[in-house]
Amino acid sequence: MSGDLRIGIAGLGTVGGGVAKLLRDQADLLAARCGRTIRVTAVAARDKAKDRGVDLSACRWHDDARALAGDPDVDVVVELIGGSDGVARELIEAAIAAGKPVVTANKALLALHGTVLAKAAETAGVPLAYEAAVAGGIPVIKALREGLAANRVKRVHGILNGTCNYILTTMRETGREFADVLADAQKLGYAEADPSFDVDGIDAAHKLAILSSVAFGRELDFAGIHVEGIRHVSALDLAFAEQLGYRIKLLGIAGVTDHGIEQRVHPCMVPLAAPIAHVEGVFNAVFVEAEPVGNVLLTGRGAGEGPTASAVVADILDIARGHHAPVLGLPPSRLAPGETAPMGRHYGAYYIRLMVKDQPGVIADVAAAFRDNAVSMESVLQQARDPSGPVPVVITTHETEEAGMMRAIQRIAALGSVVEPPRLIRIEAL
Ligand SMILES: NC(=O)C1=CN([C@@H]2O[C@H](COP(=O)(O)OP(=O)(O)OC[C@H]3O[C@@H](n4cnc5c(N)ncnc54)[C@H](O)[C@@H]3O)[C@@H](O)[C@H]2O)C=CC1
Ligand SMILES: N[C@@H](CC=O)C(=O)O
Ligand code: NA
Repeated sequence: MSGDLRIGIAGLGTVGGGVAKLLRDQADLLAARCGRTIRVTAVAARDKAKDRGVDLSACRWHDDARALAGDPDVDVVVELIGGSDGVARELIEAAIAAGKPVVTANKALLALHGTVLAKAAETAGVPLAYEAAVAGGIPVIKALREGLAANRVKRVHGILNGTCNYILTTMRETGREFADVLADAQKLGYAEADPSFDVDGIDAAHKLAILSSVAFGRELDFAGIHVEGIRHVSALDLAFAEQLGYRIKLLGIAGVTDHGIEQRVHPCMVPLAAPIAHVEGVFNAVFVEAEPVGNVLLTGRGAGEGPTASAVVADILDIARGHHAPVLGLPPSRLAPGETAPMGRHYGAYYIRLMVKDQPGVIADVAAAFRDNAVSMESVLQQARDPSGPVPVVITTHETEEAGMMRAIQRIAALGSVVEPPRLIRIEAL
């Protein structure tokens, strides 16, 4: 490809509008960096009249986004509608079939259909770029696929959802309520169209599925990921975490274990001494442990208009330069099957908070449940907060197998003296 690079953008929301503005604002810089002019020639969006802070009146307007694939004035299709099926998927498939490079930020679509789409793109010899889909503005796909290409990855973990990290940080710092802080994250353009994807851990799992595929050279296995969100993390747990020397973070973790590759997303107690404990607000972080490089930590803004547009435009620039790496880091025929180790075999330490009636024998019953399931307690903390009501009891354990821990928790939950479902948060050594 030479001459001007003509861009068609589908979806002009937070990210699409940001991309159009960034291509306008950095036009000279981008042209200098790739030796070509990059122009938006066509768009598809729902509301023609909406002011997006960028003049798109010279662009061809498509009411049906799928028409961008067949538009003769579009060289590259940029999909920023979202959703794991429907128009976004059909547009990408049509663009690949038409031999047009695709740039997308759509992690939901890639997590569910990434292997099939990567195969279609490779067969057609068409770039399918998705840097914005994982950790927003952090160039983590480029780092893993290119900068760290000579390494064998052992483990990758990180803060992969800006909305959750913003909520956990703000709740801890201000004592504000969950729903109130989530509304802020939505106003700031961080949250997904359906914010339950954020707070229930699904968005982080989408990103982990992609990250883990690129890191370990495997087909994607979103369905195999153990996923928990942050709805049950309370102000009480945030305060106990600090008291015990931890901070609570929603992490995505994928790593090599004796039972295969484990993939999990859940709130974690992270030691205050770990750098990731201090990655706050909308910032994301990705920590890669690999041989021979050792440890690599990447951090930056994981959501919002500017950071996400930065990643989308970097992908466009790669296409303008003719730079093209295998979609998932390996030719699709070389990818290993995407199988995930069972969560029951996870081995780690735990924080458990119980709300109990303050009466004799409670701790003995709880200790018996742990003992009978080979779980060794590390510490027990009981503080009466309200003499008239139930009191919190916090237990931390030594490392143990998840299956035994779950059996113990089930037995503890059934005790008459335990008045709420036990809250369990895994402790990560990091
Ligand atoms: N907001 C963020 O910080 C980030 C978002 N992403 C991803 O980027 C994509 C876009 O996200 P946002 O811009 O935040 O969402 P958004 O909801 O602000 O924008 C999506 C836009 O697509 C439009 N749209 C919906 N159906 C359409 C159709 N059939 N044809 C044309 N336009 C249609 C909507 O009207 C809306 O304006 C999603 O896949 C999201 O997961 C990725 C990284 C960060
Ligand atoms: N909703 C996502 C947006 C970026 O991927 C997040 O909060 O991280
Ligand atoms: Na990224």
